[in-house]
Order: sequence, then structure tokens, then C-alpha cells
Amino acid sequence: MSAPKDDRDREAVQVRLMNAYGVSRETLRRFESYEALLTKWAPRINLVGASTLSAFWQRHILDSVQILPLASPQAQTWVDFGTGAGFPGLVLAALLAERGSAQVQLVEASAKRCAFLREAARAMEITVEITHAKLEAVTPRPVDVVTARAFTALDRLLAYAAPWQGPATQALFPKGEEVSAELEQASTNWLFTSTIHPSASDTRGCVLEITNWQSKAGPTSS
Ligand SMILES: C[S@@+](CC[C@H](N)C(=O)[O-])C[C@H]1O[C@@H](n2cnc3c(N)ncnc32)[C@H](O)[C@@H]1O
Repeated sequence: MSAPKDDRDREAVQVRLMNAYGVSRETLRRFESYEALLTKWAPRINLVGASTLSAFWQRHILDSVQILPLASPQAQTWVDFGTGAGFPGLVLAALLAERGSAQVQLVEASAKRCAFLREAARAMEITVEITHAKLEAVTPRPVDVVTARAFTALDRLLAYAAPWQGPATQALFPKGEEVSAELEQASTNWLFTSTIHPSASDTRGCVLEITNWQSKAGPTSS
């Protein structure tokens, strides 16, 4: 008798994570602890869409993991806006834990989601900075990488991310089919360099990389 489809899907993604992204067995075990906690908490608080929980490995883990190789290998400081249940910031923090010295800050406005993030970090035995606040209220600092998934449209994202920009900051934003429209809209207010990386987890999606963004109105204030 063959294994249930969910188990086969999970196994296929895990093999891909190891072979294509070099994810270690130890990190896979961490993600399994994370999945168990998410499954336990999800019925009580709104963490991820119920329909996406069964596709945890593809829709959430792979979708987040694919960001890491797009970042500079030297990237040390990371911030993730609106992390929600942990995507992509907490997953990236788990991957970066193997490198030892990277610092990842997760900014999330919901107290319940922050409580979940703390528990998940504990379950995975990783260190991550969880900031319970609205992004607008957080003191920005220059970082190497800014990430945000399903947070807001590109035009507003660039405004949020501008005060976190250093000389070589990369912004890496998972986006869906709306990416062209968002790029067009953002280009009315911003000058930037963009690269669209096809998504490994969703044929309709991409990871949008933005560097060197600046407001057409001149230097931005936060
Ligand atoms: C649609 S969810 C996306 C969560 C996660 N990034 C993902 O892709 O699964 C947006 C998240 O941003 C948070 N959020 C919304 N506005 C925020 C703000 N101004 N500052 C920080 N977090 C915010 C919400 O609480 C929510 O968890």
C-alpha cells in the first residue's frame, strides 16, 4: 500500500530541500517541530490559511527557503516585515542558524502571532529577534536584506524599507501574478533596479529582488 498523498508531497519537498538547497537533516527536523506547533496552534489563532496548512512544505517552507540563495552569501543582518506565522523570516532564521553569526529581526504587529513566533523559535532551538510592534513604530537600522511576503504592495513596501537601506541592501519580496502591475505602479514614485526570479514553489509566482531604490521625490524620511 502506498503512503498518503500528503506524506508523499512532504517527502518530495524534503528531498528537494536537501538536494537543491543544501538543507541539512537537522534543519529539516527543526521544520518538523515547527509544523507540529503550527498544526497545534492554528485551530486556536489565525496563523495561516487553513487550505495552505496541508501544503506547509511547498507553500510555506520551500517558498521561504528559496530566498536564501538569492541573497549575498555575506549577508549578516536581515529584517522581515509582517512575519505572521513565520514566513519567510523564521524559516530563514532557521537556515541562517547553521551559519552562526547572522542576525534576523522579525517585525510583527499581532501579539498572538508574536507569541506563536516565540514558541516556534523555542521549539526549533534558534535565536531570532522578535519585535512586537507596528513597523512604523520600530527604529530602523541599515540591514543587508529586507524580506516581506504578503505584507503590502511594492510601492508602499519600498517606502517602509527605505529607512532600513544600507549601501548594498537587497530587498527580496515573494510576489504573485500582480508583480508587473506593482512594478509599474512603484516606478511612478521610485527609481530602482529590479530582477524577477521565478518561484520554485509556485509557477505563477516569483521572488522580486530590488536594489538601490530611491524616491523620485528626493531623500525619504521614515
Ligand atoms: C497577510 S499576513 C502575511 C504573513 C506572512 N508574511 C506570510 O506570508 O505568511 C500580514 C502580516 O503582517 C502583519 N502586519 C500588518 N501590518 C503591520 C504593520 N504595520 N507592522 C507590522 N506587522 C504588520 C499582520 O499582523 C500579519 O501577520
